[in-house]
Amino acid sequence: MPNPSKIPATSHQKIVNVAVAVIHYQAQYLLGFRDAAQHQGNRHEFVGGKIDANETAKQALIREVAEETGIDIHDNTVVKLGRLHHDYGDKQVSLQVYNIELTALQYEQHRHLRYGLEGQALKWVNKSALLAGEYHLPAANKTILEWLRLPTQIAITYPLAHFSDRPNPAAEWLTYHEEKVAPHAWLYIRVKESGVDNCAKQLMTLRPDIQVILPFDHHMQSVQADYQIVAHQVVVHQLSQAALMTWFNNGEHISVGEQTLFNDRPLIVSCHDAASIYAANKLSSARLQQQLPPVIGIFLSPLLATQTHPDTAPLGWSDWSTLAQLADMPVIGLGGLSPAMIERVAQYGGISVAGIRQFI
Ligand SMILES: Nc1nc2c([nH]c(=O)n2[C@@H]2O[C@H](COP(=O)(O)OP(=O)(O)OP(=O)(O)O)[C@@H](O)[C@H]2O)c(=O)[nH]1
Repeated sequence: MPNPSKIPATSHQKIVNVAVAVIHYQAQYLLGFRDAAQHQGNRHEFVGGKIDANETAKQALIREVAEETGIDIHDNTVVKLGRLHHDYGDKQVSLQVYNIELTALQYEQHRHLRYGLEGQALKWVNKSALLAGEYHLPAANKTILEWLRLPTQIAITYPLAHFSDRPNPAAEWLTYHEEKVAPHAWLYIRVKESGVDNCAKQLMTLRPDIQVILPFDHHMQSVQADYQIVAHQVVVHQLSQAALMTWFNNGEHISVGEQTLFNDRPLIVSCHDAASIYAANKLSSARLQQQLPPVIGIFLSPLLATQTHPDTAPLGWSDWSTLAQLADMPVIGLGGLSPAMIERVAQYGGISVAGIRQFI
C-alpha cells in the first residue's frame, strides 16, 4: 500500500505503483536491462512492473516475474524489503520491493538466461559488483542497494554483567569479543553501558574486519574525537525507540533532545510497536526526501522471550509478523532467536536475525 506520508503535497502527477523483485541465488542477482525507449531507459533494473488495479503487490510480483523471465516464484518465500516513493520529475513511482531467494534447482534451470520473454537482456551479476555500483540503475534503486547491504545476521555484544563473576569484567569482555566475533561480522556494540565505551574502541582496533553499529548519540561531541581512528568501521548508527519518538513528537526536527541526528551514516531504528514503526516510516521518508543516508532496517523486538529482558512480554510470531508488514524498510528479528532461525523469520516477513547468545 503506498504510504500517503511519502507523497509530496505539491504533486499532481499520478503515482505509478510498481512491484520490484530482487531475485537471487546466494550472491548471484538477476538484473534486466531497460530499453532506451523506456522510462529510465538504458539502465539495468530489477525485474518488475506496474501493479494492476485489481491485484496485490505480491500478485503483481509473481505475474511480472513469470511474464518477464518465465521463473515461477509461487512457492518461494517472498520477503518484503521495503517501500519507497521516488519523484523522477517526469514520473512518480512508489516501489514495493521484495527479496526472493531461488532454490538451487531454479537457479540451475535459469542461470543461462540471457534474454527475457519480452526480448529484454537479462544478466546474473555478483552481489559485490552490484553493491559497488558497477551497474547503472534508476536513481530510486540507490536505497534498494543500501537495504541489500544488511547481512542476514547481526551479532550484539554481551552486557558487562555477563562477566561480573570475573576479577576484571571489562578485560574479559574485550578478550571474549575479540576472540569470538565471526570474521567480517556486523556487530552492534551496546556502548551505552558504562565501562564498555573504552573497550569498544579497543575491540574495533584489535578487530579491524568487523562492521560496527553504534548508538547514534554515542558518536557525539567529546567522544567523537576518540573514535576517529576507528570511525570508518562504524557502518550504521542505531536509534532507540525512545529517541525516535522524541524526534517524531518534536515535529520531526533534525535533533533528538539536545543532540543533532547524525546524517553521515545509514540508520537502524529499534521498534517495539505500531506507533514506533509509523514514526520510523516517517523518518525513512524524510531522509529520502532530504537525500540523506537511509534507514536500512528496524530491530523489531522482542520476538521471543529473552534472558536479557525477562520482564518484557514477547510479541510472538503472529504479532511480530503483523508489525513487520507495516514497516517501509527491512525488518530484523530480535529476541530469543538463533542464526538458524533465519528461514522461519523470513517466512514471517523478516530479512535478518540479530542476537547475543549463539551469535557470538
Ligand atoms: N521494473 C523496475 N522498475 C523500476 C525499477 N526502479 C525504478 O525506479 N523503476 C521504475 O518503475 C517503473 C516501472 O514501470 P514498468 O516497467 O511497468 O513500465 P515502463 O515505464 O517501463 O513501461 P510501460 O509504461 O510501457 O509499461 C518505471 O518508471 C521505472 O523507471 C526497478 O528496479 N525495476
